[in-house]
Amino acid sequence: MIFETLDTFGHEQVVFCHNKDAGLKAIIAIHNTVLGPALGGTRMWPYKTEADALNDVLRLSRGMTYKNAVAGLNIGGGKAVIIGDPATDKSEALFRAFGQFVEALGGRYITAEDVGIDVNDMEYVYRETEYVTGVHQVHGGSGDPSPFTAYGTLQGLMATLNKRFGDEEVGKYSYSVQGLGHVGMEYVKLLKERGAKIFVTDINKGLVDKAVSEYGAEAVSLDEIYDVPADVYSPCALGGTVNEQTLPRLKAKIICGAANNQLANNAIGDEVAKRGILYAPDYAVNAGGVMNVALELDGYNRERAMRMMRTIYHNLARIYEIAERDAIPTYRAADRLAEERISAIGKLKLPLGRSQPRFQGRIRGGH
Ligand SMILES: NC(=O)C1=CN([C@@H]2O[C@H](COP(=O)(O)OP(=O)(O)OC[C@H]3O[C@@H](n4cnc5c(N)ncnc54)[C@H](O)[C@@H]3O)[C@@H](O)[C@H]2O)C=CC1
Ligand SMILES: O=C(O)CCC(=O)C(=O)O
Repeated sequence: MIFETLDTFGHEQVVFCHNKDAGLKAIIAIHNTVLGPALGGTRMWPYKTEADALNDVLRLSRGMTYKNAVAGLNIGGGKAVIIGDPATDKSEALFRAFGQFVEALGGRYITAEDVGIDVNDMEYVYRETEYVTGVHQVHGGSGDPSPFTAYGTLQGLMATLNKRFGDEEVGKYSYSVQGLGHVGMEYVKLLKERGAKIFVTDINKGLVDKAVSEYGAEAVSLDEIYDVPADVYSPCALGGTVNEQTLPRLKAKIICGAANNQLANNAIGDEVAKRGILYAPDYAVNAGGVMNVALELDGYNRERAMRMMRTIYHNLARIYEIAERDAIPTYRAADRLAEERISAIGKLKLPLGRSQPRFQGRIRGGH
């Protein structure tokens, strides 16, 4: 049954990690390493079932392969999930035990932050393995990738506004932002700086209050976010929120946000296109974070990171061109772009070492 699923998704390797004393139950999924070592963040979430955790890590890691390919990076796709509640279950032992499993993979998988994880957690992982990015600046790392993800999302948004409305004046339009975590709050800030009208929601009331008081956003309930009269729906929480129930309620002309796996399934992606809603493929839009952490492999440089963020605009424009040229929904166009690159580069004999992580500029032993 599991191998059948791996066959469908196309994974190379899935590792179940367990340490009773540390309370660790984690799954690392390496989807594809044709372009280079698999890079993708670790999510900590209180999954209801182990099957939910497995399904999430398989979908997320596959998404990383496509994200990294479209982003033009020399890296493959992977992801990890830790089963647990980030509010109550974190400990040094948990993250160090996890770090030991990452280390055991010898660089085939390189981790970073995702939902529920912050740069302090990565500090513990870094004590056990070199194969972690998004580590603190004091170690020569790039720190929290989220502000870069938010800035990259803004670049993707501008390309999408241009395609749909013929201009990219962010402040002219209204937005419904779902999720005000590390990325969502920063994205709201960027929208506000450009004068936009913003509706927000989050399960964490403190974050909603902050968005209202600091950025003048209008708070709506968790369910109302699908009904508000916003031009752009921006999912910045968990995946699957564009589905059969929510799509008929959306008034937006654009879906563009930072969340991974926004479409519940491909059929929904087809339906989005039929309704004339322009979907900005999630993994093309939210690549800012991985671009930023990937630079740690060669030696982190902020200027270079900011230049890379701006390529997201052009990646989106290219995807819209392919969608129009081939008369396909945008999510399929993005997949096509990724698959063509993986296939073309996979046929080259890359000199060994080009795609190997070198972690230049990082400082060990300074814990
Ligand atoms: N952090 C990063 O650099 C990147 C994040 N992403 C994706 O962006 C999304 C957000 O990531 P982060 O901000 O890092 O996570 P986070 O954990 O900091 O924030 C997620 C927020 O969503 C809220 N939330 C959860 N379920 C919700 C619901 N049903 N309705 C409203 N709010 C809800 C949570 O309360 C939390 O405030 C995730 O899908 C993540 O995979 C993608 C690329 C990079
Ligand atoms: O931005 C990160 O934390 C690393 C990449 C990643 O996990 C993602 O893009 O979802």
